[in-house]
Amino acid sequence: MDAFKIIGGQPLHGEVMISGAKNAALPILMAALLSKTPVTFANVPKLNDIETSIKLLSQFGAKCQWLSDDSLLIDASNIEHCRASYELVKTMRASILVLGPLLARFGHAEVSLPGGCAIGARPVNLHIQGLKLMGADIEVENGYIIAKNNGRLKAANIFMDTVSVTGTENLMMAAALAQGTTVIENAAREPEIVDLANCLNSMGAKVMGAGSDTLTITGVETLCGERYSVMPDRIETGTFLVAAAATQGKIKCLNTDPTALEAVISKLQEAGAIITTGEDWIALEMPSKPNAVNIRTAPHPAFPTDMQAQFVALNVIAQGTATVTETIFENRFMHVPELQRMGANISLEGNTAISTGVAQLKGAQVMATDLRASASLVIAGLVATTETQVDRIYHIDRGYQKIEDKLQALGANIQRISVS
Ligand SMILES: CC(=O)N[C@H]1[C@@H](OP(=O)(O)OP(=O)(O)OC[C@H]2O[C@@H](n3ccc(=O)[nH]c3=O)[C@H](O)[C@@H]2O)O[C@H](CO)[C@@H](O)[C@@H]1O
Ligand SMILES: C=C(OP(=O)(O)O)C(=O)O
Repeated sequence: MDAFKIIGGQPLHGEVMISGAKNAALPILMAALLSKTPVTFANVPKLNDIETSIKLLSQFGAKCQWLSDDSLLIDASNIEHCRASYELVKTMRASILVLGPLLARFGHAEVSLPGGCAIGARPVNLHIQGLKLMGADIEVENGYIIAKNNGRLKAANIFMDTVSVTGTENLMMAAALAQGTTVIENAAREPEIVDLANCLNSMGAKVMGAGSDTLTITGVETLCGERYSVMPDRIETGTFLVAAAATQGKIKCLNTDPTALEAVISKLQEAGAIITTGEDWIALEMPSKPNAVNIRTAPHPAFPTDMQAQFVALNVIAQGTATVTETIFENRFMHVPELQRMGANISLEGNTAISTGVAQLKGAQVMATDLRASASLVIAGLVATTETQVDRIYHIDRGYQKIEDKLQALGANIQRISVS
């Protein structure tokens, strides 16, 4: 198993190229299942979750081929099976995103229930309810969602009780091929939703309202794709910005989109960072020790839960006391006990972490428990003056492309090591 060995204390300096967004690429690759013609996707990040998606699509009979480092061709013109097995779904919850496209195009899908994960129970009831409203017959048998439909799905008016990102995406993809006009209310407004809608529209879909809480989707009979470029990863960008702020460095993130990071940029400015932006770049300089900032996660455009752990790492070395409240997932503070092991003064009260910054973190052997918790431990390791070992970094490999190479290029002392 791989681990990171980090010797902190070096301010990050330089430029870093941001990869395509994991959370946009995953639904977009699954959208290839809706297309009768091959589609080429550009700016696809090289991540374990993308490799899992390729395995999943290949199991169905789709042909997937890397054309260059970041461009991937998917030909789903001939699909032989519509079953997403537990073996793959258990390694990547976003596998649930094949449900809508398979059902809409082939009238049949069998997808393993993803089950809970480290950060919460994460049910998929809204995905299932929405598809049922579109006329699908859905049962859960032996841990699998078995969905069937005779002919095309039918348009429906769907109100989502809870704002769900992949729920909205699944229903949007299903509605793209349904008969009539579907309206999804209380839809997620994340930039990745807008990216998926743009991708679907480039394939001939009629999706309106993406980025607002009401989506109007007029179904078409067929979709045919050509080429689509995935948006930059706002969470990877935010992670590098926080790492630079925590180490009091100066970096410039290239190939990114500042408009997708407004809540994060605003909190970094509150922490004392000097931030400048251009059309596709964000530069950050942290001239002095950061100030601790209060955070409350909520659906976009509010502060993203996927940046919560990184800001907790920033707060534990910042000046002052602050609270971080997690409102999306019920168990997303697994980094807290690990940060305590590094000397952080932090405690948990329900869904709020309260910290008072310490002068210095001490390196320790810590365990990554989920993707963003891993990122927060790496940030803590970059600040600690003695050696930190972050174990179980397979979590970070799901969502960050070559993070150690990018950090090394910014001057960090971080090595991937193999541990038994
Ligand atoms: C691949 C991907 O894009 N993952 C992102 C996506 O996850 P994901 O789409 O799984 O998260 P959701 O937006 O669905 O979850 C939001 C909340 O809704 C609840 N819920 C969701 C669906 C449902 O059917 N029933 C239900 O109760 C969840 O348990 C959670 O409490 O959005 C999350 C919230 O921004 C991010 O942290 C993840 O990085
Ligand atoms: C929680 C995340 O991803 P996933 O939904 O794929 O688990 C994440 O990207 O932080």
